[in-house]
Amino acid sequence: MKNRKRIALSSDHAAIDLRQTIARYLAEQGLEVVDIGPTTPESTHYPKHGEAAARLVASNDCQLGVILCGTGQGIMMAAKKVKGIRCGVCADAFSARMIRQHNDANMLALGARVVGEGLALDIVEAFVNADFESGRHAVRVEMINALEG
Ligand SMILES: O=C(CO)[C@H](O)[C@H](O)COP(=O)(O)O
Repeated sequence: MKNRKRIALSSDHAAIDLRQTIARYLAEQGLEVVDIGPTTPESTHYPKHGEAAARLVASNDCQLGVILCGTGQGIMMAAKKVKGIRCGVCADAFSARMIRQHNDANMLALGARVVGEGLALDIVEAFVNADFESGRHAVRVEMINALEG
């Protein structure tokens, strides 16, 4: 695993265990992890956790982010409201690699009620190890960015 990225992590209550497993896994790979919680199991609201991680990525304090909720969908929707965030929900490693290589995604969303631990770690590994290919994809990503106004 390439060791040059700082990774922001957050979740809601539905994904605390999986998020902590991912945090340990990334740290074991030598990556710097900024895990902003939550750490307690009380019911909470995924938009604020998605936004908090997205702000770390948008400010380049972290280069990538991994965010989780029950499905990954709600926290992804919240994160994408932050300018500069390109985030996809993935339930397979191929898509996770491609959103880096073709879409220059800077955040990955996972559903803890959708994927098991082994698959989730495969997805995260694919995401953090892939790089944007630029070339023909760069103009398309610029078109996405231009939609932000
Ligand atoms: O997946 C999610 C958002 O997309 C949330 O994790 C889910 O809606 C939380 O549900 P509950 O409050 O019933 O635990």
